Amino acid sequence: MSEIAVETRAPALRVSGVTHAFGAKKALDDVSLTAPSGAFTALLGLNGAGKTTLFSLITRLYENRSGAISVLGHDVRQQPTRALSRLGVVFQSRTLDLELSVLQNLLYHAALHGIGRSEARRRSLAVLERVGLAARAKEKVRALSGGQMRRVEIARALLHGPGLLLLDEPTVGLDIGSRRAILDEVRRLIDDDGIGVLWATHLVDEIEAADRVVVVHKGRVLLEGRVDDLRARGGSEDVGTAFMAAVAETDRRDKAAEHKTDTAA
Ligand SMILES: Nc1ncnc2c1ncn2[C@@H]1O[C@H](COP(=O)(O)OP(=O)(O)OP(=O)(O)O)[C@@H](O)[C@H]1O
Repeated sequence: MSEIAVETRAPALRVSGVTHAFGAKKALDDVSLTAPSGAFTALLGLNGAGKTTLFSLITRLYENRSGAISVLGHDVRQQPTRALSRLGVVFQSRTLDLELSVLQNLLYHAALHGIGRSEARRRSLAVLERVGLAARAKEKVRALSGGQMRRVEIARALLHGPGLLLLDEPTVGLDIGSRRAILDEVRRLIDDDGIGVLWATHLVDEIEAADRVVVVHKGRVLLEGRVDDLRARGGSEDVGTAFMAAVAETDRRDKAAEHKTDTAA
């Protein structure tokens, strides 16, 4: 099958049966999920649910030893270069060089992707235009607000034209106006370019009715589907109620199972 046919048929991200442990602690337990192209998929989980661990496996910071992960149909273990070339990432912690200008940060990143100097400049200005920061290109990153820095990181993640964008709790520490601006920006990218987005968060108010949501808790996927379908299925008025009900039910079952083991011992 041709490269284009593979990419058109496959979802932006497919994770199948992935388990990952740190010593005896299972951070992910048989996780399967998809993030389709042209859609906003929220990876919703409390602190410690396993969101960052999953991102570390998708980006190959850790190698997945069980199951499979593919980006636009390219398996990250078997075709790492191809898979990673289709992936853009915004990490939870800030990764810009504060002493370089906005443009220099982007040019540096483009060079790492093997993009030539003049093409890198053209692309950098184009992505900055998209996130509304072209006028700030020559300023030091240090002079920007937290929200603007995040938008530069999104611009940087778009430089090589990815088909999947991963964002790990990108609005942490931002005020409500900046949060809204970043969400609008990312949703526009989905509408304009048809990219797939996986947005890790614990904030239910970042999720809209037409979005897809994957609820993770204690390393397990509890719910997956369109927000309005999940609400209808669970009889909940909002995604937050459905989320907390699923979490409470899992904790109750785990406690009951622990109790059974203790009394049997
Ligand atoms: N390097 C590590 N060594 C040991 N345990 C780890 C490591 N990284 C994560 N964990 C554990 O794995 C589990 C999942 O953590 P992870 O950071 O993936 O969750 P998260 O959903 O991203 O949480 P947060 O919202 O707090 O970032 C937690 O119990 C955490 O303590």
